[in-house]
Amino acid sequence: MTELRGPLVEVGEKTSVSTDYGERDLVELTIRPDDGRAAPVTLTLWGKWTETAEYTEEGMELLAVDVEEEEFQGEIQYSTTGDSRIVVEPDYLVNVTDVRSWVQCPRMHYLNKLSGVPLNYPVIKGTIVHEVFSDLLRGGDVETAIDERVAEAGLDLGLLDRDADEVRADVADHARAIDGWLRQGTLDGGDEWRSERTLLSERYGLKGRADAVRRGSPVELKTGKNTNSEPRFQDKVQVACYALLLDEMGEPPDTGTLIYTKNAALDRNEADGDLSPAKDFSLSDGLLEYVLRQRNELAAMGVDKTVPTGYEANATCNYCFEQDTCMVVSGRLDQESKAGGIGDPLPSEERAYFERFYRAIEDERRAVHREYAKLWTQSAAERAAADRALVDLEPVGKNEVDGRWELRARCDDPVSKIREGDVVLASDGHPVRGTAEMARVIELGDEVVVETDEPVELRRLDVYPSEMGVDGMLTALHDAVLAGDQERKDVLFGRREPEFRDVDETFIDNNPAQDRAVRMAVGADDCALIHGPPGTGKTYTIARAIRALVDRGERVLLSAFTNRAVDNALEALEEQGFTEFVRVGTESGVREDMQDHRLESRGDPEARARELREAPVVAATTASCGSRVLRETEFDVALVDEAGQLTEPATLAALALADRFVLVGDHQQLPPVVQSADTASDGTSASDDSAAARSDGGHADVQQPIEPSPSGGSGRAADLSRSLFERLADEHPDASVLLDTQYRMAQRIQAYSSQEFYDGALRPASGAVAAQHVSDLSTVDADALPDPLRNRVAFVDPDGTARGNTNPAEVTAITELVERAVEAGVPREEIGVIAPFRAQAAAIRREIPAVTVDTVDRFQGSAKEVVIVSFVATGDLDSPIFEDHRRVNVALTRAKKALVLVGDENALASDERYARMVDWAK
Ligand SMILES: Nc1ncnc2c1ncn2[C@@H]1O[C@H](COP(=O)(O)OP(=O)(O)OP(=O)(O)O)[C@@H](O)[C@H]1O
Repeated sequence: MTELRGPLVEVGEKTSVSTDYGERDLVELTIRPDDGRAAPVTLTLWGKWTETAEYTEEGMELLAVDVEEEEFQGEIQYSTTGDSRIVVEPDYLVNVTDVRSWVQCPRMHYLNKLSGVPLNYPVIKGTIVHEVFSDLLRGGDVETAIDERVAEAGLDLGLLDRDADEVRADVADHARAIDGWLRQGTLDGGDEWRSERTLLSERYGLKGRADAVRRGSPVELKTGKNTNSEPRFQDKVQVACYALLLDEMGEPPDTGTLIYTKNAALDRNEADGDLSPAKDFSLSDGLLEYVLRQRNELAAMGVDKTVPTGYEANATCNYCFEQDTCMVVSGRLDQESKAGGIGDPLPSEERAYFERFYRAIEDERRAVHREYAKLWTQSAAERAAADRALVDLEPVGKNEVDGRWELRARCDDPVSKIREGDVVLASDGHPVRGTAEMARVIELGDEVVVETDEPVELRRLDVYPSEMGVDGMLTALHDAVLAGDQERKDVLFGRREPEFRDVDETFIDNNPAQDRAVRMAVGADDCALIHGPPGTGKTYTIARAIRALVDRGERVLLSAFTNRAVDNALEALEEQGFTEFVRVGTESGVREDMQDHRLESRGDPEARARELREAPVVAATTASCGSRVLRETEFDVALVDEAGQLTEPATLAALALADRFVLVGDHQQLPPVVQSADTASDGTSASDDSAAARSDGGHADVQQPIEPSPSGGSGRAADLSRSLFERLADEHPDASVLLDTQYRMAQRIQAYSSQEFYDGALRPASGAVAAQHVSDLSTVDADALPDPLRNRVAFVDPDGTARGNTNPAEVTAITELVERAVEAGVPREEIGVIAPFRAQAAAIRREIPAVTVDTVDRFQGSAKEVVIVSFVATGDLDSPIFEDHRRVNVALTRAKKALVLVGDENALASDERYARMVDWAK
């Protein structure tokens, strides 16, 4: 038996032939094995596997496991047998829950993707019961587990107007039954239970989290009732997927179990049927192959396919939670659906918009999936080199704390994208082939500490990609376009010019542009755009605008791409004496000084919900705006900072929650991070530093960084690369105000940026700002300063040669310059070095400890007294920093008093824009 893997070259038609076993279907495929390197061969699919031909096409990747090889007329041919399995696009990891919903109702699968998980009681109760189940499996006490888990859900329950006592009683019915069975051994298995297991399959392209595994067999908990002796079909499908996942780990189970907890609460005298809660069923090959084929269809399904209507499956709409959403989507998109439709069809421009972004977002999803595949296609060393893993950890201890495990390991080189608070994969050496657990990073340093549900030998940590970002964009698209109010969308769709009421009040008396910005924010009937170049007081203006809005009785949502920007704006509010805000975010995402304002989800439901509903200002990242909690809240105005870095759908997540909006940003600085558009092919570029880097450590609720795809910039990706801020600023210049006075840079430093990016409009706030010089720093001995620092801007050409992503001569020149600057009295913490590649940044960092050395993405939003930029490139300008001029704008505007450019003059002079830069700097 053989395994074949490679791209499909041709997909034949289904035919039937008479065989010894009767009439049988077959399809011939042509595939290039050995990942496309070998000559094409024919693979004949027999029986049910012929379905594969219905959804596959040329170019798709196919894996055929255990196929038979035979020689036919001098040619080697392959065919499926009873043991074979076919996997379409194996690198695309399909979620187990998606296979389940696809089988249950294809339309529900589509809706779930589109509209996110809404806040409703059955879902929340189900989550609580599952958590209690896990606690019990880990040996917890039932009453404590119920109290704890209900308390944790306080905010959700409060928003649903539920009373904690009632919920406890409700959950207790389920939980006590589970506890009873566990004690009596009804669910026998003794100590061989494992709760919540994250499973990834490289072979079958599946991922999921099993509720429990008992003696190697998957167990799934359902909070509903089922009085038939057999489990429900879709539930079996889900369990069968987990079985495939376990199969790959060398533990092929033959039975699956479903536990219907509600059965325990039914009265024997009144209910008919089989009231036993736990139902075992046999995992036949036929079932496993069926679920694999469903999985294949999902993996192959392009987004251009028509939207499922619900008639395809024998779905029953009556009890479906998704019925309302289903009808709204049908009505708005003018689709057929079994449940019927609500609302008028969207105007054509909105529909075109919806479809364009839907596809662009699905392309992003594909890019995330390519990142999952790297967990096994890249070696440990490659993952480490791309900063996506910490490898060669030395386990030093583990403790059980409250039913969870704290694992510790020694780590020689804790440098990677992984940050404290992140959820990562912890493994005993390989994240897929070894034993792996989801882990939260508690501490990163020479010793790494993580927390997991189950213990694992801690030898490696991997960045775990997340689809949360794409899911969030789809939800926002749904909320804003399909569910959103018509009038609110007029400006978004160019049907009306934004309108403003007159506001006769002076808010900021020393800066007319800022004052005008606040007046526009306050007077906007629809939207206002505040364009703030570097150091022009965006944050200050935002705080002032929020206060002015609150004074007028408006409820404000403050949002931004990164946690850092959200917390900075709150800090500015505090400085201006305003503290009536609530911060929504994870504990690790929110900065220390804002923790007191953080909305706890734990606690009394009514109190928690009131805090959120009544706060005049609520602050959260745009990623959190798509959470089910914030989607339950409403605002008069959404004010969004860093709007130039947000994709249009990501911006919509905040706008969908409010009547009006104010966007603040600068489209001449870093654009949105779009994975599917990125053309750079090496994982060490600056551009792939992206989302996590910019979110400043608090990106537990922001999508994880992923590597650029090789697909090249597509038109769809281009839609995402342009922020809504930029689009509206172009379409409605009258709704936009430019903050033109900067408080950061010496005049000499701002000159180039002002000319190149802001039509020369930028001016220093005062003579003191304009004339500042390094020698103004009290610790500096002016006579001891190295030459380049005597001027405010200097250019140094160390005559180096780029070697890959580093330039050793630039490393040496910069090291020397920094050392001499420090000797002359410049504090190390006031020096910043910016490099286009992580490799160059790492090389410099090794030479000059205690100085911030980073890529442009990590520097956006911060400033230093002295900044040195290393350009690396020699010969040509093939480097990510030059792919987008805006990256250079960010690099050149971080310095306050002195800016030194270190690069190859000839290479830079090959591009007009950089030739002007060199002329200016010299
Ligand atoms: N109208 C003003 N009067 C006095 N100081 C101001 C004014 N506006 C801004 N500043 C000061 O200028 C500095 C920069 O302002 P702020 O931090 O708001 O800039 P920013 O535009 O948010 O910066 P970035 O480019 O980093 O986003 C701060 O120290 C702030 O207090």
